[in-house]
Amino acid sequence: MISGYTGTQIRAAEEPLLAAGMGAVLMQRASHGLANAVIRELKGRGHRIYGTSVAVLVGKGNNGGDGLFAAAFLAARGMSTTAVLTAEAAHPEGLAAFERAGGRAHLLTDSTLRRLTADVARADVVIDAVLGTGAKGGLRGTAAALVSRLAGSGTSGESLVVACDVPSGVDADTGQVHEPVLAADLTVTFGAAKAGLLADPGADYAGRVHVVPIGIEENLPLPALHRFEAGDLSRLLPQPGRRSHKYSRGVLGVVAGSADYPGAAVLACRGALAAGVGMVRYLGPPEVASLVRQSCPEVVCSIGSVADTHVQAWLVGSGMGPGDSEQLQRAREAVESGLPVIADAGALPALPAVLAPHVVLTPHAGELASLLKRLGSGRDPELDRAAVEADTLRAVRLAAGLTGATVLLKGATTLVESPSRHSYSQAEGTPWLATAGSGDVLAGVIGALLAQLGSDVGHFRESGIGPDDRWAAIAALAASLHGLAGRAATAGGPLTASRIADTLPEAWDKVSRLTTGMEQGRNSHAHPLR
Ligand SMILES: NC(=O)C1=CN([C@@H]2O[C@H](COP(=O)(O)OP(=O)(O)OC[C@H]3O[C@@H](n4cnc5c(N)ncnc54)[C@H](OP(=O)(O)O)[C@@H]3O)[C@@H](O)[C@H]2O)[C@@H](O)CC1
Ligand SMILES: Nc1ncnc2c1ncn2[C@@H]1O[C@H](COP(=O)(O)OP(=O)(O)O)[C@@H](O)[C@H]1O
Ligand SMILES: [K+]
Repeated sequence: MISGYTGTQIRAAEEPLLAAGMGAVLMQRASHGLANAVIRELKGRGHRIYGTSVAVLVGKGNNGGDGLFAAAFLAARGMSTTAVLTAEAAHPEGLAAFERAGGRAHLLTDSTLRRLTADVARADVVIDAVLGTGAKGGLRGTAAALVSRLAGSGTSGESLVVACDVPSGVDADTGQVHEPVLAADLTVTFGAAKAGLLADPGADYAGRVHVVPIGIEENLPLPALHRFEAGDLSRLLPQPGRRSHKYSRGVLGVVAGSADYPGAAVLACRGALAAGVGMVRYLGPPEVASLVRQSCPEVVCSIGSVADTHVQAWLVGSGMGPGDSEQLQRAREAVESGLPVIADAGALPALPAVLAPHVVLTPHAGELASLLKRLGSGRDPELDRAAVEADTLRAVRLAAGLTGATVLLKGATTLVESPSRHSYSQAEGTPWLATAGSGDVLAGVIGALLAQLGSDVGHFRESGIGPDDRWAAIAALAASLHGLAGRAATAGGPLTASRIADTLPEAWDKVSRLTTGMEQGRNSHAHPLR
């Protein structure tokens, strides 16, 4: 499991060590870790170290100090180093160490902007050490001009761009982005992953994320965000017992599809079957049921009522519209049943405003914006799709808080939030997953896991996940599996939603073979998050 913390939490964890006079030690650990990560990355790309050029963009605070000490270390390894000071002030000890090591520092001003931008653009490695966890807003003045010009010239495509702690302009707490931001290939972050690197849009700019332990780990509070890794899936995914039968393994009721979108019902059923449910029972219009039967002979189609259908969980809403009154009525009855429910697409606007944690809502950004509008989040009437995309963590938290439901926000990074503020971020997928029907398959996978794991409170408690938070954990497991299946299903080319379901059992099999030994130890070395 990867834990994400806000910048504020990290700073609080540093506090006792700073009070004990260990600030310089922390900075040495951080900057050493940064320099080592640069060297490892260059070696991994087959580049030599000696003679390779590195330009470090330096801010006035400790983030700049980290960059200067790291550059000093790289200069000592024979790299040709240039520091661009974006403020009159710079970390004094860091600057002295950098100059002692033979590095050259230049002050960025209106008159040096053009020349220094060209110098940075030519560097093999660019380290962005302007703003870290102490930033207020984004880059300003000449620093903003330099980064805009670099981004405009496509420099980040040629140089290796490494962000120190966070890409400058990305909010470490929320992942909000203050343009311009230099998109990094690698972010080397200190003490623990910052939540803002694990949520969109910040994650767009972070590249791969490496955590460098600096000795504050013992002081960290409960994380702001969690991310399951393969080892967690292996531990938490259900396994049938020797005496299992189809009913004990979980039955999922599916209320999905319509005359307009019959395929959504098929894809949801296929997702559920691929994710190991004991049985799927389908309720819906006869023409859709007939298609489901033809496509998935495993599914039991019935014309009974929701109340008469014996299941452990419900999936409602995929492929349904506002005119599908009979199906929407079934969706409401499923929610009233008190069983766990995954409510997707067409069901979202049709359910009561106040729900419960065992109801998992699965909007994409547009649907979440509509949901928030419908809930009359009077505090924030401007919240539209773009606003959700610009501040995904806040939006998903707002929705979980207002509805009392578990909310899963789909996207390149999938966020899941329980109403008691237990949060997950999963990003195993590939952009090829952005294809029609992909969300229907995800709904099926969530439904299947709700049916199999929903009643097993102890299973989650063993992993420190409370009863009300297990729904978010189940949704996050499903998002992770869906992403892994998507990744496995594409060899770098297009993907259909059906293929995601077809590949899912393989992805499941692969993670089931892993042990939890993959998890990061408290003092382990830097590790890639994705
Ligand atoms: N604490 C420790 O010992 C350790 C900390 N570590 C490292 O320190 C980083 C945090 O350092 P930090 O607190 O000095 O803040 P930082 O992120 O460098 O920048 C803020 C500085 O810039 C200024 N400023 C603010 N906003 C601005 C803007 N928009 N545009 C321009 N300027 C702006 C602001 O000054 P002000 O404007 O408030 O006068 C302030 O001086 C952290 O990310 C990690 O890398 C590690 O080495 C481990 C040990
Ligand atoms: N750029 C992306 N990268 C990775 N996964 C993505 C991306 N865009 C969408 N996805 C995933 O694909 C699925 C799309 O779901 P959705 O928008 O509901 O599609 P549909 O309604 O067509 O089925 C979600 O699981 C989402 O997280
Ligand atoms: K930075």
